[in-house]
Amino acid sequence: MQQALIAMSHSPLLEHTNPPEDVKAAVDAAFEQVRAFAKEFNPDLVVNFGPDHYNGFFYDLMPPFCVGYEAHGTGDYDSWAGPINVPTTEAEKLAQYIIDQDIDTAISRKMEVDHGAVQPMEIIFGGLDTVPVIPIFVNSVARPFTKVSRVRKFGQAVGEYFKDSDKKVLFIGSGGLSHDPPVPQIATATEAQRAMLTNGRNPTPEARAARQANTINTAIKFAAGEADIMDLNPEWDRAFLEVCRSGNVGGFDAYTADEMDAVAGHSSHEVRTWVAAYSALRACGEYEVNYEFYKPIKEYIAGFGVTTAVLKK
Ligand SMILES: O=C(O)/C=C/c1cccc(O)c1O
Ligand SMILES: [Fe+2]
Repeated sequence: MQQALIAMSHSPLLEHTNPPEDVKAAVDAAFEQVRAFAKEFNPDLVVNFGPDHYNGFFYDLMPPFCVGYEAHGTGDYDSWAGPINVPTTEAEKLAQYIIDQDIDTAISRKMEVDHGAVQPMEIIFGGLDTVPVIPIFVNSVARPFTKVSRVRKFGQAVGEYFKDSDKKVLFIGSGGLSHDPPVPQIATATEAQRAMLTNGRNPTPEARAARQANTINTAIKFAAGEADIMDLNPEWDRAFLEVCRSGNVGGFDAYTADEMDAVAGHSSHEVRTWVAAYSALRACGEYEVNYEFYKPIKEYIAGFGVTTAVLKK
C-alpha cells in the first residue's frame, strides 16, 4: 500500500475548553486511532491539505491553492511555530505537475501555516520537523471560493502525481465539518476587521491574545447555548461523511459555498481540504474508509470528524 489518508477536524480550543469527560475521552481515542494508523503506514512523505484563518494568507493576495516549497508555522493558539520539514525539490516537481494538468496553483517559498494546517501533524507525529511534509493551502475561509469540483480536480492532480511514486505518501485533510467560529468575514467586517483580514500578518501579542480570548469565550457561551453563532449541523456532517465513504468523489461537486454558509456555518468550507485529500487518494485507486469518528462538540465549535482510508487491495 503506497498511499493512505487521514482527514480530520481541528480546533484551536482542544486545550482551552472542557467538553464532558466522556466526549474528551472519545476524541482522545480517535486521536490514538489515527496515531496508530500513521505509525503502521509509516509514510515517507505527508501531503498536508490545510486551510488558514488569516494568519498566513490575507486579502492582500488570496490564492485558491498554494503549494509550499518552504514553510513555517505561525504559532497561533500555541500551535507549531518555526520551520517545517518540506522537501523543496519534490514540492517544486509537484507544483509543475499540477500546472501541467491545466490546474493553476500559487506556490510559496515562504509559506506561513497556522493551527488549521499543523494541528493534525502535531497530534499524529508530535510536530512538523519529523516526517517530510508538503503543505498545500486550500482557501476555505475567504470569498470568492472556487467551485468544489475545482478542488476535487486539484486533489486529483496531486494524487496522480504520487500514484506511481516509490514513496509511501499519506494525504492529510484538516478542517470542518459544520462550524461557525467567530472568524470575521469580509462582507460584514468592521473597518478594523477589514484591516486585519487584509494586512494582519504578525499581529501584536495583545491583538493575538484578544482574538484567542474571543474565540474561547464564544466557545464557552456556545456550549452554554448563549453564543450568537450558527449551530452545528450533524445531519449535514453525516451526509458529507457518507460522500467520503462512498468513494464517489464526484459527489462532492454538488456542494456550493452559498448553501454551505446557509446550513453548515462559515467555516464549513474547510471540508475543501477533505475533498482535496479524498480526491487525491481516489486518483491512486479505489479506497475504503476503515475508520470514522464523529461527534458534534460545541466546546470545540466543531462538528468533529476523524477518518482514515486505505486503497482497496
Ligand atoms: O482562527 C480562529 O480564531 C478560530 C478558529 C477555529 C475555531 C473553532 C474551530 C475551528 O476549526 C477553528 O479553526
Ligand atoms: Fe479551522
